[in-house]
Amino acid sequence: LVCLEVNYRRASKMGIPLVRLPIDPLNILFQVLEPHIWRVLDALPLKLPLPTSSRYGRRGWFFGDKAQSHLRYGPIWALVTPRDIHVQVCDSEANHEIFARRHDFVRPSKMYTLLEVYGPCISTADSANWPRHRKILAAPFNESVMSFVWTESLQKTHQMIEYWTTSSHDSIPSVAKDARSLSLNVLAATGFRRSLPFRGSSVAALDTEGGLLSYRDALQIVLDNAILLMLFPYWLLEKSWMPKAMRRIGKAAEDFKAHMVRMFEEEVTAKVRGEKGTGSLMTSFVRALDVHAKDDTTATKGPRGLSVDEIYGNIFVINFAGHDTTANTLAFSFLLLAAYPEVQQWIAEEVSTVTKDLQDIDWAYNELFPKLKRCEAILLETLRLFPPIMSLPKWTNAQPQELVLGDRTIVIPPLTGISLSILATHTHPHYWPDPLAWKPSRWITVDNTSGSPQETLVTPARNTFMPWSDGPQNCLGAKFSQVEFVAVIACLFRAHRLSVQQLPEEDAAQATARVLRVVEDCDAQLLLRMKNPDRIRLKCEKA
Ligand code: HEM
Repeated sequence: LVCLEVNYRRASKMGIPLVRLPIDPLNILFQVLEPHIWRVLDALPLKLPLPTSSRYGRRGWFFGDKAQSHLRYGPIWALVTPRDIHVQVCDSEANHEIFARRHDFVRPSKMYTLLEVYGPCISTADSANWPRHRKILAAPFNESVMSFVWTESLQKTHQMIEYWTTSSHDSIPSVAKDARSLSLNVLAATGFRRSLPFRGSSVAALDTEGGLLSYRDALQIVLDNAILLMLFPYWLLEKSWMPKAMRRIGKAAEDFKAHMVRMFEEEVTAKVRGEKGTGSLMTSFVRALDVHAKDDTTATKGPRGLSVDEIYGNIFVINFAGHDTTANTLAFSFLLLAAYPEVQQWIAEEVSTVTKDLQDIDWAYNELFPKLKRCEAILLETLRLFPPIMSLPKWTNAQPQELVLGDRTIVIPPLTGISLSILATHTHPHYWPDPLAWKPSRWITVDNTSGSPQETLVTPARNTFMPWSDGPQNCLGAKFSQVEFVAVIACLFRAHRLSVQQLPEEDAAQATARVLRVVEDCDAQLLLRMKNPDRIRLKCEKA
């Protein structure tokens, strides 16, 4: 209580609305217990008279709250806990300032140390080292890789449709798992330059290669158990006294490392022989290793390039950052589209006009991707309401920082948490009319001046839409996810439609309402996700 009051006094100097919370959301013990505490409290027949501020003690409170707290307290307010002050900001211009001043509002890289499963990486690099990682990681995300992502996504969607329409089930067992499988296939093929056929969620078998799990299966198990692997080193999980399930995860993590080592050695050999290499992420990272090896680390400039451990660390983090973000967005979109068949028809019209009679294997990335605007609108509208990262944490540096909000200048104390409220900004009625409705058409404007109507994508006002973050530390994979998503949606709705399998007792309207309830029932385990997507069974049929 003393700490809480000390922080409250410190926070009062900002002159913004403050809310006391007796436990800090970053308290590790509370993070473990919190879901159980709420489960018990919510199950009580009599509701305890908890203060309204208790809602901020629920993990992922941002989702239920949307812009409500900012509508109540204004564009800036703060949660004060015994440990810290967490300032919440929802204002387009202030958002822009925070993104742009990365040395004043610092990404809390220490909070991400757990991501170092295989070595240091871009997300855990401090301010001085981050530009070095960023420069090297950005290089392979070029147009030639995007073209590969496009082709791979089309191919895998084709195979997924085949699985959905020909398997023995009368409906798709798990759209969410299939979206994960598809996204993992595209990532693994891009990272490893080895394409494996799509495997649906009902197939349990794993592929092996020379005694190791395949790259794809090892990666799948590693990502499915990422939190466990962040808490315990994988060599420990492999010990003979560990339960079998743990040893399986430990082995997958070890096999994934073995694949990375093999890829690395192949690339080094290719380089020594003067060959081109596979063109995978590893090819450009091995070039960076060369710079690192030649580097004189005693020079005042500090290290350049990437060390071997940093290469492994970054390969893991790219897969981690790129997998569930895209997969969850696909899963939300599949269910929403099934609930709104008229939007499926709207996409199909565009796909038919843009691709004419070409078969999807002949779809050229650079020609078609920029024209599929309605398909991209589905992605943007889904990310507006369901951004995988709902609030972006930053921290002020050791100096007090001024932040202008309208006609006021707020001075944020040193070493204070400051969160960019992404979802609140996306759902604030000041920036978005009818903010809670999922309406992809809001992203399209039609220009009729040239005779034939030309559709263009709306560019929202600066920093009112930022699911991929913004500024110098924005998402490296934004274009990757856009290309993959548009390819999947265009390929799927060219000739097929998704519908909801109704329960015996319900009509179409009730089935739609059930889908929307499932879509709105989310939690945040690192990222926003639906709690029970498999409660909805979809059918995929030819249009
Ligand atoms: C819908 C899909 C995606 C969303 C919404 C998304 C969102 C984000 C956000 C909000 C950040 C900033 C995190 C922070 O500052 O703490 C970020 C960073 C990052 N993302 Fe994504 N992401 C997506 C897909 C991808 C994909 C497909 C990849 C890679 C294949 C990727 C790789 C990265 C990397 C490497 C960073 C760190 C960038 C840096 O620190 O400079 N992301 N992403």
